[in-house]
Amino acid sequence: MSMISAFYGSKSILITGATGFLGKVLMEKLFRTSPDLKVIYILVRPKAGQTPQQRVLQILNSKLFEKVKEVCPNVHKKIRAIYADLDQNDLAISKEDMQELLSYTNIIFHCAATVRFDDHLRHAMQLNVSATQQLLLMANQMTKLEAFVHISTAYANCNLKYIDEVIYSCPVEPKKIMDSMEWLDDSIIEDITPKLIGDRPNTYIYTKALAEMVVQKESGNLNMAIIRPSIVGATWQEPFPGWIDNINGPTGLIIAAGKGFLRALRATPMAVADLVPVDIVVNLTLAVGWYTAVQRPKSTLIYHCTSGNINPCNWGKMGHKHLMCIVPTSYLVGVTGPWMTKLMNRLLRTLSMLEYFINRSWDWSTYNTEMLMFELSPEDQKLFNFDVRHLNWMEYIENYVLGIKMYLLKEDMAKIPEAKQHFKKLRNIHYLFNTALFLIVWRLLIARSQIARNVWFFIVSFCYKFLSYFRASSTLNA
Ligand SMILES: CCCCCCCCCCCCCCCC(=O)SCCNC(=O)CCNC(=O)[C@H](O)C(C)(C)COP(=O)(O)OP(=O)(O)OC[C@H]1O[C@@H](n2cnc3c(N)ncnc32)[C@H](O)[C@@H]1OP(=O)(O)O
Ligand SMILES: NC(=O)C1=CN([C@@H]2O[C@H](COP(=O)(O)OP(=O)(O)OC[C@H]3O[C@@H](n4cnc5c(N)ncnc54)[C@H](OP(=O)(O)O)[C@@H]3O)[C@@H](O)[C@H]2O)C=CC1
Repeated sequence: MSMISAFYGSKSILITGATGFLGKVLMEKLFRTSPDLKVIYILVRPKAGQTPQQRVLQILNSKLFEKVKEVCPNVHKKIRAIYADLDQNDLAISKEDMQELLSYTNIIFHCAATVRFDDHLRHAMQLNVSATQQLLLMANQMTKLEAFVHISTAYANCNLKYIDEVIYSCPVEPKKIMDSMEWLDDSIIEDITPKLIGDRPNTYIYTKALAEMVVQKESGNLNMAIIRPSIVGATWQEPFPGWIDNINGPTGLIIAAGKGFLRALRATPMAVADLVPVDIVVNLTLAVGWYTAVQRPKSTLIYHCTSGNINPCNWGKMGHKHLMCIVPTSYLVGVTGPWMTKLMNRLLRTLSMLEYFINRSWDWSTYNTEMLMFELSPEDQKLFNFDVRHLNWMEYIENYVLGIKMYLLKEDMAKIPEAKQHFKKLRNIHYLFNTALFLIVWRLLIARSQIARNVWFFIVSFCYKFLSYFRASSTLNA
């Protein structure tokens, strides 16, 4: 019997961000491997006209949960959607719900966050820092709490080249910034944001780093752990390969490349594309929850969930898989036209936000993650596999792209040959356009410059000589 499955089998678990990409896969795996668990409390806000309960039903009716329904037919009775809004100071949880959470929660997985790179600092502070603080406050009052797992990001300290599994501090204390958010108005906050975030690239990364400081300061006697994933991608294996349902990270660009809107991208081809499949992140998260509760390490352990140092893939390889050109210096979007200007402007804006991450490489230590792997029984090493050494990138990316088509774009897979044909057509138009452009420029140059004319005659006579030599030697051989 798996020790990890048995451990969660009797627990009441609280998940924030359960309606998000990572949260859904986490819930799915928990139910599939520990169908006997008591309850999963999820903090949900109403969205797009749906109540929290309706949102849960929609998630349970999705393809992702098909296997769960087989092993845990009463899954809908085991999810308790609790109305909450992490944008509110008290998280807007009712008194009764709060009482229930404080009395019964055994494990917390805190996944909720704003992952927008350009969020206003006030909002990013509220969601990523203040809500984390509030949750820690709640956790400190929970009588049955065994472990609190906080999801951070491997890029929280991307201002450093080598990143260890420790908490680094930011120059200004999170409390001071939280206090100042209460009285500064939006425009002043905007003015001081670049100074505050310093050498971190955006408010998301900055506030995730501050959240770690809050965890360090306010975790009290809790059994606490932090997980830092790099760029989280589609599932590798579980519950099936290629599952993805949002356009964050590389996914949006893969779509843009696949649809032919994006032909080239300014990236460092050899820079490491530090992707980790979401099922790997989830397996590590569950293993960490178990280890933290059972072994109770003396201090907060940080676990890097990265791939670059173990099984690296680079942006050049990824771009090649998408028939896209990763160029070090030019920044070119191939198919243009006035009717596409708006779309292109948005794409360029997105690219400018992601550029920072595709032109650099980082070195993350993974001592704690490796230590944990050895602590697992052979059965758990298989069932909760977070070893990326055996991941075949080309196969993974192929499934990722197919997954985008199937689960995100909901396209008809029977139309793949047609789509390939369309892609080929766009590529040919692109080549034709470039050739025509080259010929026009060249023609203009020849007309105006003696040097260009000399180069042209040299090339033509060289080609002629080469052809004559080739013809003569093939006649002799015959
Ligand atoms: C081919 C191989 C090479 C790939 C090479 C990729 C490198 C990829 C490195 C990632 C590195 C992460 C490293 C930190 C990893 C974490 O720790 S966290 C998770 C990552 N978080 C994210 O990825 C969030 C990034 N996204 C954002 O911050 C915002 O969407 C943006 C980029 C600032 C755009 O904001 P906005 O202009 O207000 O636009 P928004 O309303 O969000 O969307 C507008 C349009 O842009 C599109 N869009 C939004 N995001 C994207 C996107 N990522 N891509 C494309 N289109 C997008 C939407 O589809 C939308 O279209 P419509 O719905 O209007 O048709
Ligand atoms: N995706 C990635 O590449 C990486 C992600 N991470 C971290 O992993 C965690 C999960 O990310 P991911 O799943 O990708 O993100 P998503 O954007 O998919 O999910 C975010 C979750 O947070 C919830 N949330 C946001 N605002 C509120 C609010 N005001 N009240 C209640 N809930 C709210 C969302 O709920 P709702 O559905 O209502 O919007 C959603 O469930 C985050 O902490 C992120 O920093 C770390 C590294 C990489």
